[in-house]
Amino acid sequence: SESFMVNKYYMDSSDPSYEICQRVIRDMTQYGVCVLDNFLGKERGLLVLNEVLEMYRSGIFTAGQLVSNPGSTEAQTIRSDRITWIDGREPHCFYIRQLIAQVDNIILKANKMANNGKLGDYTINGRTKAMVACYPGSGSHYVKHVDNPNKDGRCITAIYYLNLDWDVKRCGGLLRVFPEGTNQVADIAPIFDRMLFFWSDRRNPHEVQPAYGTRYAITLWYFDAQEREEALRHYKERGQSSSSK
Ligand SMILES: Cn1c(O)c(C(=O)NCC(=O)O)c(=O)c2ccccc21
Ligand SMILES: [Mn+2]
Repeated sequence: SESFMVNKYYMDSSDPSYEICQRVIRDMTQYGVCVLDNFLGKERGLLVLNEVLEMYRSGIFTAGQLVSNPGSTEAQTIRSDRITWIDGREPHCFYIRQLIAQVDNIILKANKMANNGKLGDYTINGRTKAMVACYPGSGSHYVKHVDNPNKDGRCITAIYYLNLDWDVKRCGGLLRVFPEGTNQVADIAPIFDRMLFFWSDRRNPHEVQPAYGTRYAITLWYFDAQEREEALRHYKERGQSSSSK
């Protein structure tokens, strides 16, 4: 019956496997980056992809800024990334909500399992909404940057890629990470059903190379309790001082 199926579904996704969490802890501790392939499995991955495609068709994504090629002769302008933020409770987001819950469970369980209950010495107690991003394939890219350069509280970036049959040679769109302290780069193809975690701070500058296919991803940023608390206090003080000006 319907209820049994729903329960089974929840049962699958409620408790992430010990091995997966060990893998996240080991890779994040050793490399600061962790890639998990076949994260949801093809069937559930496609259900998430279809929800994202529906959202995109419905036009709720922001129109990407027009980026004209700086200094180039041709007047070619390319649309950059388009994003929308969701908390997963919106209509037609059931499977995106399940994905978010599964990532939450892994992060929180890994946080508990890590030595003295801290993954990378963080205590993770919350996250941003989910950012759904689409790069229209006209060469749109994202310049090299650090997600959290100034201690805004975000400690882990979690990106789920949705791009079926993505061939980097043909479509580009590589995520290139430049881990601090080495001149080794990590090139990560945004392939379907791939889950990626990396430290959000200056340890992981990264760029999205020009994409020549439509490139979808869902990103969550997880907060460290202490850093977030300090950031909010800091902004509140600044807020008061600036408003009193
Ligand atoms: C669209 N998009 C991004 O794609 C990345 C990013 O680093 N993406 C990495 C990736 O998609 O592989 C971002 O970090 C980002 C930050 C603020 C607003 C939009 C943003
Ligand atoms: Mn980024």
